[in-house]
Amino acid sequence: MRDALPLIGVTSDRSNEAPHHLHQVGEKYVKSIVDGVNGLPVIIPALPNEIDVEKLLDRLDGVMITGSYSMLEPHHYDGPALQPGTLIDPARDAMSMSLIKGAIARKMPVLCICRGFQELNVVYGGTLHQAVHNEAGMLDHRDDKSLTFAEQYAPTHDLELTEGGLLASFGLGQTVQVNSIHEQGIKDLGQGLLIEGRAPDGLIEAIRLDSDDQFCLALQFHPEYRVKENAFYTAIFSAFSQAVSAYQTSNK
Ligand SMILES: N[C@@H](CCC(=O)NCCCC(=O)O)C(=O)O
Repeated sequence: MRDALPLIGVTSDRSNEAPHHLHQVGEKYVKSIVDGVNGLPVIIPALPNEIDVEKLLDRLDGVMITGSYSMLEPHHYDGPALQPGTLIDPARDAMSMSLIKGAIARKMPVLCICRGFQELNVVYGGTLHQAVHNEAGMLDHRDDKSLTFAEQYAPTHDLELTEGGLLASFGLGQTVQVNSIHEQGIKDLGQGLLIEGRAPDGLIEAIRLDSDDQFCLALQFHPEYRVKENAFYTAIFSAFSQAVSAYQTSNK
């Protein structure tokens, strides 16, 4: 049906609330699909061994790879062991990276946010700093848990956009302001990825796949937060929405 709303897969995390395992995603992600894409969000359980990703992608028009407080396991990028007790989510790791590979292979639009940004980089052979704030000359990009939710997700630092890039093409200036809720960050950029923006300390915070016919944009910050109240975030989701509509039309 050509006028059907697009179905957008949204990743979830597998958490242990003994004796249960829950598959959950933050409301702002699924709400941003409604508000920013005019689509229908479909929450994807982190069941990499049970779900046939290809059969799932056959039913979708786009994918959002969400953020999460858990850390990508370092064996995916030959990184050093994490601090004992660090929150990990192996099922989420496997599901996200499988979705990214599968979606890209069929040129399905992909929007990656925060942890999803880091996962995309690792899928393309990149590596991560595990604690950016411990690196010489780098800012502390973590959120201040003593602040309110709104304060934590308010814009906190500049993002210098790459001249001639997709984000710069939105016409909102060469420098915009974004929020920051992350401990890890890109160390080495993956192959075939282009830099779309950097934080004031030079940390890469926006990337996209170097392709003329594949929308794959990844952001270390959180444009899904109150997407309609921030012109830059709105423009990001509008670009995603346009790509999803084009994909939906060409695949029906
Ligand atoms: N755990 C990684 C990724 C950070 C991240 O995704 N933060 C957002 C968590 C809460 C939310 O979904 O808004 C890191 O710390 O770098």
